[in-house]
Amino acid sequence: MIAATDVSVGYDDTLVIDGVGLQAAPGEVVGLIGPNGSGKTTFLRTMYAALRPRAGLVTLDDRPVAELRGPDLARRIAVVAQETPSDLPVTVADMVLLGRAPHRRALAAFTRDDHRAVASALTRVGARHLAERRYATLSGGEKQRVLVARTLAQQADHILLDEPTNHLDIRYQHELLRMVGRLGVTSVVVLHDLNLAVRYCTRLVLLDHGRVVATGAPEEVVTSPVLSAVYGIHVEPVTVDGCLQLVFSPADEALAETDPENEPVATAPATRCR
Ligand SMILES: Nc1ncnc2c1ncn2[C@@H]1O[C@H](COP(=O)(O)OP(=O)(O)OP(=O)(O)O)[C@@H](O)[C@H]1O
Repeated sequence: MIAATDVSVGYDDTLVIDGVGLQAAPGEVVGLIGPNGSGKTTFLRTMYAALRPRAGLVTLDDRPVAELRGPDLARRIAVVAQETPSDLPVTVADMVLLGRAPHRRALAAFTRDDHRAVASALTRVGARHLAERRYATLSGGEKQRVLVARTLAQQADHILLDEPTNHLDIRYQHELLRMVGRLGVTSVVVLHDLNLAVRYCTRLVLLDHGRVVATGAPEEVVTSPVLSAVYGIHVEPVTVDGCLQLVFSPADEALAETDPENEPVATAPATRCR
């Protein structure tokens, strides 16, 4: 279980996260959602001890994450961060092999088991055929799948993912989140796509301006009044084949108020909907 309690985080003299709490029980997939700049990445980075909170505490099975160092932390928490550019001349297989580092003794060579774990992880994300390619030459979506494979090879029991579906085509967006749910590990995942969040997360935490504005089961969080207030967009929840889906439509009045130059173009239809 990973838990954050009353966490506040800031940059310089600006507080960006203000008293936020989140708990992910074993096997849960908790979705962290919220508008641009609401603090999702900052909060996630604090959960894996990349940032130090100004107040509050993050614990892993009741032990402060700040006390865990290097391999000890990496054996417990794997991270898929937002894409960081890498021009290193490494192959995809080498990139995924890095995920095995916490499992090996200092200076020891990688074992056959390590290479098997790499092959298995690449297969699970549909990227086995890329193993010998140079990582730097992959497309954005291919890179994203490789970074997820590295996380799987790491075999940590907690996974924190920051917009992992970025760059992925629609099939892999669904496959990745379904896979995360089936891993049986404890996950916290930052998502912008609320339909994916509703479908694949067991619970959601909605941030706005660094504070939690709603938390609970997806259907309790993504209500029309809450999403209208936070995102300034109209939303209609519908049920399709037993799954909650959100249908969005722009709140034109809100746009006009905030951007007086946002006039509709007379010659082009603004929407294909009637
Ligand atoms: N290193 C930094 N130094 C100063 N301010 C920062 C830094 N990183 C983020 N911020 C600011 O903190 C706030 C929250 O940013 P953060 O990236 O956590 O939001 P987010 O919800 O993940 O946004 P997005 O959905 O756009 O990715 C923003 O106002 C951002 O400009």
